[in-house]
Amino acid sequence: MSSLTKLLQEKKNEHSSTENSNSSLATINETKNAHGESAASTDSSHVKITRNGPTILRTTSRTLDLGQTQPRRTTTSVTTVTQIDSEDDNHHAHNIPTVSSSFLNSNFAHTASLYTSNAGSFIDNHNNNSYISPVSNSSFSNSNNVFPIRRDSLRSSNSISNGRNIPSLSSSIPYSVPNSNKDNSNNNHGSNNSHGSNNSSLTSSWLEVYGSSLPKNVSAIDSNIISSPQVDSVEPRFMISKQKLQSASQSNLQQTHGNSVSRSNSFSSQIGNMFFSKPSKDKQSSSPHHNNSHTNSDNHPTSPNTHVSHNSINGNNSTASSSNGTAIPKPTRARTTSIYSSSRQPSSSYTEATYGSPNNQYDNTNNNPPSQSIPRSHHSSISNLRSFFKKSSSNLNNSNNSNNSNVGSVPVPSNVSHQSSSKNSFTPGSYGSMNGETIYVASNSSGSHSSQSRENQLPFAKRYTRTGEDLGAGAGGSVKLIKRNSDSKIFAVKEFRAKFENETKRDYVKKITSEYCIGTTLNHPNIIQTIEITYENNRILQVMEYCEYDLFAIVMSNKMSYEEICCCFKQILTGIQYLHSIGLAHRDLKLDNCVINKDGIVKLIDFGAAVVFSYPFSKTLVESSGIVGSDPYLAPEVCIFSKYDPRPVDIWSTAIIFACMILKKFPWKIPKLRDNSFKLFCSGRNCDSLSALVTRTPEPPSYDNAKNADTERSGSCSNNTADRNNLNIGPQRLLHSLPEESQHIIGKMVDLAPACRANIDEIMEDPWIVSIEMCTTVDNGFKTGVITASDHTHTQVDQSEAHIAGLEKKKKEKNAAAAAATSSSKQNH
Ligand SMILES: Nc1ncnc2c1ncn2[C@@H]1O[C@H](COP(=O)(O)OP(=O)(O)OP(=O)(O)O)[C@@H](O)[C@H]1O
Repeated sequence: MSSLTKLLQEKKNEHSSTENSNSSLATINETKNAHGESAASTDSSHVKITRNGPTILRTTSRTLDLGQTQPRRTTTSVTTVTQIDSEDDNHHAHNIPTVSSSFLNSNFAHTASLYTSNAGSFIDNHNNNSYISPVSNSSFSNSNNVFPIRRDSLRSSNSISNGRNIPSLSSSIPYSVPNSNKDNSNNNHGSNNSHGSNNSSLTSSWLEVYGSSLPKNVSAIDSNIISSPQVDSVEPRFMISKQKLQSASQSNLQQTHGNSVSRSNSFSSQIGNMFFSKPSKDKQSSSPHHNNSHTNSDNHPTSPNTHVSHNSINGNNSTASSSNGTAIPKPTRARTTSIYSSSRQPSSSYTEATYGSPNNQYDNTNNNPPSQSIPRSHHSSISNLRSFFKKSSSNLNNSNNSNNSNVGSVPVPSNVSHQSSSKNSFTPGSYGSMNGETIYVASNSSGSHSSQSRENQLPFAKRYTRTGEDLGAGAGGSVKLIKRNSDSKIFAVKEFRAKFENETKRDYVKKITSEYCIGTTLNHPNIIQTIEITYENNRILQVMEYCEYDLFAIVMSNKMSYEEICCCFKQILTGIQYLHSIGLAHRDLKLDNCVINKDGIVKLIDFGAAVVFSYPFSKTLVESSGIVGSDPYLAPEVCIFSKYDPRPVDIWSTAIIFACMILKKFPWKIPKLRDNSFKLFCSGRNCDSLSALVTRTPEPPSYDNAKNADTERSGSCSNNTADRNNLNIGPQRLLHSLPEESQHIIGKMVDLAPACRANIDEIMEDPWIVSIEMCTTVDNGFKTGVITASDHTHTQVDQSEAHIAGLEKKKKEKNAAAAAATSSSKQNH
């Protein structure tokens, strides 16, 4: 054994001794024959694909019965795993109501059911001892009960909720994750920086409840954590001094003629401005400089309302136009308005900023150089954003190359404007330089540059016409179709929901800003392109490129060929590869959040839950917090740990998307042991604790042990050691119903342990993934065209059923017709 292997082995032994002790402490639930049979017999008798609407802490499902699975019987002795649930979960489980799915559906306005579900079965972790509680005619979750939102948790620091301090995943397993693109968490098991560090964080209340039965590195599942990522302290390197930031801005501004620098400034400030108005103070301190800081002119595209023109698919040049709509209310401060900074707010570093009057703020005629839009604070959101953009820029080329897209395209946020002006050498259709990188300035399809800028000065309502068609709605708002008057091009516009009464402005702005920031930063064929954002009549409107179909609707049509499914899957992976390469994780990947255009190009939408997990030049993983996402797609660690690496979470969700596309059903409704399907999936792995399974680390490579090497080759990870012949328990339970060639990598994507889960680069190198023919776009710098795969065409469904809203409307009509028929038959009687 080499010394390295020895070291790793020692580390592993050290860890496994911890695990063993944990296991002995954990509640063990061995379910033998009869019990296993019982469990299996109630399991998955209701296979449905559930459209989960809004994202954060929402469990209500839109239920779509697309398939049926026969109840399976487990005849062998199985070892099931136990999960220590939170009080709320237990409470919920004890009180599982026999609710009809219509009840569930009606409990969430934006998650209306498309099809009703039938029975469900539940595992109730009563006193941590699982038992089967079959509930007929009930759907799984009650949105009102399962994840009640605890506002107090929002304010709790470091995810201390209900007196319990729930550790981060990385502190519970011996790995820390550097942020390099090539970093594979599988390789990080040797690093044990924080192993066991959480032990002391367990609060007495938790210990009182569970006493000595609590494993050292296992914490309660608290379904209610919805706090934004927060950290106790901010590392000094994240605090950028005002002077540094200022000089960096100025030098950037000199380089870029103001194209990029104030942008990061502007969107955090601008959106924050919408809400954090302090008129009197602002008026007092307004200055010409400040007044101009958000000047939206051709010369100084400093506001987020100025955008670069991008070539659209199929060679149609779409021009992202600049919009001023209505003047955004005067800014006061944009503190913590960005998700980029939500976890690292040095409170002392915030400098109260003031801006000019609303009248001047978006003065289109003012040509003062944007250098005067001096960052108004050394607020870390700005510095983080700046860092993020740098990283984005440096990675974009890579990403584009690897994805064979956007050749020569703009390595800057997608809608940063590079409009020609006396001070700006960029002209449409030409190459320029920005931050030392070559950029292509797309030509303007909507006419001459001056006519575009003239149009940009028009209010939103004059530039666009609503067609009235609803595309969908969710927790974040509703999405509608609009037509751009200048060229009759169709776009989707998301009207962000209004602030909830019990929501703080800060939280509200943070949510909106995150979506906008990310939307405007990303530039990839498999990511939706944000054209502009505007504020009009107290509404925030985000204009996006329009995609003709929801992937959900296409899957629902049941018409997809296998090759088409694989193509969509690979496109989603390609989008994720791009996101992860620039330090972003989506965190709410699901069928509903993939749209597809008529050319078969899949685009990820809805970045309301996205997070930054790494910053440039930092090897530190910024863990995410909270149960964010949609139940069936949630990775198990999200339900167990308060903090986790969001990348493996995306990977898990994508595997579930694939399974849904193939099976037309969810493998389980939630990755908790009270879901019998999930419980069986976790079972049979020589381990009786879900937390132990989730905190497993990869086996170190062993050159003396041929068996291990074989196992590795066959794709089995430490968590997948279940009896391969038993198709009812363990990973095989899911994998055996998937195409054989996909089983290896999907198995690695649904590894219960995030440390063992395949990362995106590994997935993209998988022979099966490599072999998939994928439709993609190619950009020659002037036009973007589509390269279609030869082995499939993409399903196109009737527009009335192409979007979630259409499906829901149809469902309602169907229900109404059924109700009318019932009432008329009653009358006849
Ligand atoms: N660019 C687009 N083109 C076509 N349809 C879209 C587009 N963007 C959104 N939609 C439709 O609108 C729906 C809602 O959009 P989105 O997911 O952004 O809203 P949300 O309120 O954030 O939803 P969620 O509840 O999932 O968080 C999508 O499921 C999709 O059907």
